[in-house]
Amino acid sequence: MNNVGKVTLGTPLKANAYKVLLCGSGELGKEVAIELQRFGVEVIAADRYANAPAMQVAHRSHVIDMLDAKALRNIIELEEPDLIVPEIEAIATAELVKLEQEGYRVIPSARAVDLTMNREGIRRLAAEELGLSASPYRFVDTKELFVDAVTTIGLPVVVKPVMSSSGKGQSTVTDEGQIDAAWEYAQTGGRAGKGRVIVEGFVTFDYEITLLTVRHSGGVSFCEPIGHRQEGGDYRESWQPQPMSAKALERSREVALKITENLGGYGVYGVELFIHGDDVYFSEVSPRPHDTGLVTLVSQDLSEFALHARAILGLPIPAIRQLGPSASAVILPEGDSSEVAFSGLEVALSEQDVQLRLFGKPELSGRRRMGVALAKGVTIEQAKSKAVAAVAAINVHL
Ligand SMILES: Nc1ncnc2c1ncn2[C@@H]1O[C@H](COP(=O)(O)OP(=O)(O)OP(=O)(O)O)[C@@H](O)[C@H]1O
Ligand SMILES: NCC(=O)N[C@@H]1O[C@H](COP(=O)([O-])[O-])[C@@H](O)[C@H]1O
Ligand SMILES: [Mg+2]
Repeated sequence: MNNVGKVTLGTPLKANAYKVLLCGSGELGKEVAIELQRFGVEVIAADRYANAPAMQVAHRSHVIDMLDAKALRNIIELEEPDLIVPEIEAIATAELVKLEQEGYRVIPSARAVDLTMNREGIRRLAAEELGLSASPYRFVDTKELFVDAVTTIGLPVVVKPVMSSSGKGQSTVTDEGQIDAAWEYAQTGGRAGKGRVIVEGFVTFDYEITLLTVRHSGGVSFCEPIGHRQEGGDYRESWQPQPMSAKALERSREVALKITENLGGYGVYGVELFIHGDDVYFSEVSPRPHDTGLVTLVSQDLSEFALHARAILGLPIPAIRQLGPSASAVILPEGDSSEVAFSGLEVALSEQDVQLRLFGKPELSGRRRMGVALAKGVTIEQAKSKAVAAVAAINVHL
């Protein structure tokens, strides 16, 4: 046996198991769980509902209200994981800060999770402390202050609950008639109920990117930029590599380095940036794999999920190989069902270099991302049309 490395992984379900607790068990956590399983890590999945995607591949799971600090602490003290890996914003992050002080390891760090899970923490850090360019913004708690903020910033504005993701509770106000509805939606559509709202000035951009930035034991690595198209604050298609000017790419990497260096720890960060000419505007950052990064399941030798697993375990990442023009397109049905079924898969998969992921979410209520199509092509455009065509070929039965 050689003693060169510091990382030792035991056998799952044995006393020496290396245990990871996922806080949040959606589609992104499912892929992280699979990558951890490949290293023989014991995976415990937690979320607000039973049979969440990552629970279906984990060794065991817990259904808890992750915003309930006591419930969160209970399962952490019960499981005593080597690593706590947040997967969604809506977690009692202040409790994670305490748990870290008591000796638990939070990925990438409790401070990073606490700051990013709430738009206020990360926006103030990025714009006020680090001086990164971003849209003008205001945080408000009452309808009166909200109307005042919209007037001060000036239309159009983007309105979002401070704790939300995938566009939940988000709307763009282009004329005064939409102000009331935007407030109402922000109060009811977020992941943590009523409360504080951010009003952002609308940034005009040529395109937007996610710059996956990996902090690992050997330093910092960047993935090729991922371009994406959003509708209602939720991503519809993403692709890699997004063509960029050398200057815009260099500036994007500078911004990503600055913000992730401040947040620290090991793991994948998804740095969201708006690009206008050679100018780069910071939007937000996820301290974990990003939904638009689902494309890396086909576009890289090590997907963002494999990179996250390696990084958090303290394993090396000597290179990340980009495999050529690739794209993803989401399967985003709307309706109500607790027994969703999918057909048309033969047609979707009859095209070469197309893959599918169906997440296995147990319920559909409203609009929900249930799967994703992935494709490679000769060009980005071709990859995108193949992914979009695959989604179009799928029938969702409610
Ligand atoms: N100030 C802005 N100006 C222009 N477009 C914006 C602005 N804020 C958000 N958007 C658009 O809405 C999208 C979603 O916004 P944002 O990333 O803040 O929401 P989110 O709910 O955190 O989404 P996710 O969790 O999926 O990243 C952005 O990717 C962008 O397309
Ligand atoms: N943009 C953030 C994002 O994509 N998060 C992913 O969506 C899941 C929640 O999905 P749900 O709302 O369908 O339960 C989260 O658990 C995570 O995997
Ligand atoms: Mg975003």
